Amino acid sequence: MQAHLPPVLHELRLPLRLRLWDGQELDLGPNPRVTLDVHDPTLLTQLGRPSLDALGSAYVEGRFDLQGPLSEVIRIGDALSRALGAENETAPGEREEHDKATDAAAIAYHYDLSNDFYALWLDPQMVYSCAYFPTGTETLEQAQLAKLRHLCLKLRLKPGERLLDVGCGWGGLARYAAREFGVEVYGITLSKEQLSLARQRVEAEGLSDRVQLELLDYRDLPADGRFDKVVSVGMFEHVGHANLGLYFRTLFNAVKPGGLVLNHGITACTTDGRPVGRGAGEFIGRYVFPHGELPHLATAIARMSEEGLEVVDVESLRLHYARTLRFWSDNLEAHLEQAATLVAEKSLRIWRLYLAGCAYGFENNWINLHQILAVRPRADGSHDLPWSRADLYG
Ligand SMILES: C[S@@+](CC[C@H](N)C(=O)[O-])C[C@H]1O[C@@H](n2cnc3c(N)ncnc32)[C@H](O)[C@@H]1O
Repeated sequence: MQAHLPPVLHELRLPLRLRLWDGQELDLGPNPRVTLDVHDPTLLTQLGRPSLDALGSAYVEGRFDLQGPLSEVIRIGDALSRALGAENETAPGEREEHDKATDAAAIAYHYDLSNDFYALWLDPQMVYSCAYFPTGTETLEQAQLAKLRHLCLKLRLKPGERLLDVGCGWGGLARYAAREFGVEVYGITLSKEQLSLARQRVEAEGLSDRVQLELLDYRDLPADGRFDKVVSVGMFEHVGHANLGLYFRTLFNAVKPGGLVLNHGITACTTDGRPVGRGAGEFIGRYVFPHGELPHLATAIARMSEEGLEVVDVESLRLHYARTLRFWSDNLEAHLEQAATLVAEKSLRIWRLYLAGCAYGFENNWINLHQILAVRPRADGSHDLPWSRADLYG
């Protein structure tokens, strides 16, 4: 059987064992930590030139099974694809048209999967975005609460203000801001499952008079400047390059003159949209976030500025997202049996790879996460931000 394996595989000395369909075992290096149970003989040839997309797809389609720590699996997969010539493409990635129907279907595919499944591995508030670790020692739950507080402080929320939360998920931020900062929140999502659970939680916490959540596309938001503050967390990844101007114009039109807009989202590390991660991005687009697109920070800031938003503060939280994803991935790995009762086997395979793979991607600087704070200046150029950031850390 060794004859079928590309010889270079042995030179890499990877801690990987292949267990073949006929029971043979083949170690590619000393002390294997990961075993691939290979069901499909053609996989061996494919291992000779593996992109992370091809390897991930083969796993999702059940051509092999995995045993071993998933972080190690991803590291070995990357080492294989790096050594065996799966190059990052140099051409800019495909830019897509985004219409409401396509986006609604893409959102339903990901977020309507199963509330119980997400609850297995997210924090108790079910915040589905990068957490904030002020000292690096926090638990996931503490770090998500710290993130919610960080956002509210950056928005300088005051009791009685009206906050728009674009892409509110399961309502964690909306409930926190209403409870802890006394604001009125209007949140929108495109996911029916999220909305249903988010509304139940608002009701259960007695916040129905201050938190209103709706199923609404951001393109249908009112443009009358009725909100004091606008926040969007982990949502603009779904907007697409073609609609970034429209998106930021919508946020500009929703906030009152002098008001603040805070956009928290994943950003690309290349300015020209070139794929990174030797196929990892293609895998994410195919199985995890169809029609997702990541703009570079410079692109996001350019589009915001063109739409009249003045960028006043930017913070990178790349390693915070790596840590968040490690928590999510470890949580899911610790609950695999239960997860298998909640979602189809194929979905479980996808989400396992996605969480562990994205943790690796953030750690390795393939992607970043930025909080971008902007103001809609009044006609005379003024706004109400304090003179320094001292209030954030007091
Ligand atoms: C990654 S989740 C983040 C949820 C929440 N902000 C959080 O931090 O937990 C992305 C959210 O954006 C919403 N979303 C995506 N596209 C949208 C659109 N076109 N209009 C409104 N909401 C959208 C999804 O429904 C989902 O609630």
